[in-house]
Amino acid sequence: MTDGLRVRLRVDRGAFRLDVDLDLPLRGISALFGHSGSGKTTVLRAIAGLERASGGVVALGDEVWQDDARGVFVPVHRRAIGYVFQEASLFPHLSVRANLEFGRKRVPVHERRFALEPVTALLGIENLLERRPDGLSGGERQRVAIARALLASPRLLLMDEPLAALDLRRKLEILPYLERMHGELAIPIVYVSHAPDEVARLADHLVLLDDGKAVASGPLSETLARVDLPPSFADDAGVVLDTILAGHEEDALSRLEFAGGALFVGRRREAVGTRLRCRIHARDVSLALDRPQGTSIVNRLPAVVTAVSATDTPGHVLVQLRMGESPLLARITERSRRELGIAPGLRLWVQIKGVALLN
Ligand SMILES: Nc1ncnc2c1ncn2[C@@H]1O[C@H](COP(=O)(O)OP(=O)(O)OP(=O)(O)O)[C@@H](O)[C@H]1O
Repeated sequence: MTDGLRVRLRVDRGAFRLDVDLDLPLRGISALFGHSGSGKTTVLRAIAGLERASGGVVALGDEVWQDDARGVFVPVHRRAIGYVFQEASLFPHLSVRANLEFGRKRVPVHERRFALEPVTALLGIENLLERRPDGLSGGERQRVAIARALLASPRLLLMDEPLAALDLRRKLEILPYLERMHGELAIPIVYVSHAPDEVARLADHLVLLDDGKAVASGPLSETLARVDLPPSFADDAGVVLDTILAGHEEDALSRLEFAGGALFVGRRREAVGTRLRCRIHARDVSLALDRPQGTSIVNRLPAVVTAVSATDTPGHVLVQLRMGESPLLARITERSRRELGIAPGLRLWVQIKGVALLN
């Protein structure tokens, strides 16, 4: 067995075949990312037991929900799962409080994992309890739906594009609550999305699905830094770095430290010590053999080349590097690669033109 969430599934729908074998961590958010029709929802539904895969295995640690070789299939209502869909499906005739109590009351008292007050505080819905769902905004409704799923005391939370039906403003409003859940709840979350920014911001573990196959599965930062992914994933290549806000400089810059160096960004409002996640696009990284002098680019760091691969764009290559323990990708021309003699093992300097803060 496994210490994680084991998901071995085969679904054959004629034109579409899903065949995945995943071992996901029991902590944090695992994102299933892929294009429309790649099979994300099918995986989620099979984990929940809503879809019957053949020869399947679904186990959360030592709790086995499906093992076809042993004739085990636990029905959906017996799996301790919370499911959040794109559209919140709340009971319109009940108040928010009654909607929340509905799921909670069905769980025996000794099996309840969360109490009403901390969950409503976590999702910022304390003031909505007496309201009816039809009077709420889309973002508020979705926060209530997440709270309701949590109050049913799941051991696993499945979220299928929970932000996809919201406009950008509502999305930005709800993301901090998802981040808080991630920080404060000891419950694994499998999160389906086809929005790269959402994944970069929230995920700890990333599964890339392509036409029913998992083409990559691993820690977010390592997986994004791979140079052997299908071209459709390499278009917008870039890495995510977890940093700590280490200080504010006199010239309106803030210093972010990460495992491998420090970066400077425009002054941040957060307190020193805050964790900030940032994304660095491969197209924003250039390479130099010597320490760059006479350049306006502030972020210059030493790095070592670990791999080079072709991209879908003729004349361009993707260079994988390491700055200390942290990975980085650079997209450069084949001509520059040749002129600079860039190959695995070469020590050089990177110049980072743009750092996008995700918080
Ligand atoms: N009930 C069904 N019967 C037959 N085919 C289905 C059924 N549900 C989904 N499919 C097909 O299975 C494939 C995978 O669908 P799935 O919904 O899992 O993809 P997805 O990655 O979640 O896509 P999206 O991002 O558009 O929701 C698609 O080709 C879809 O048309």
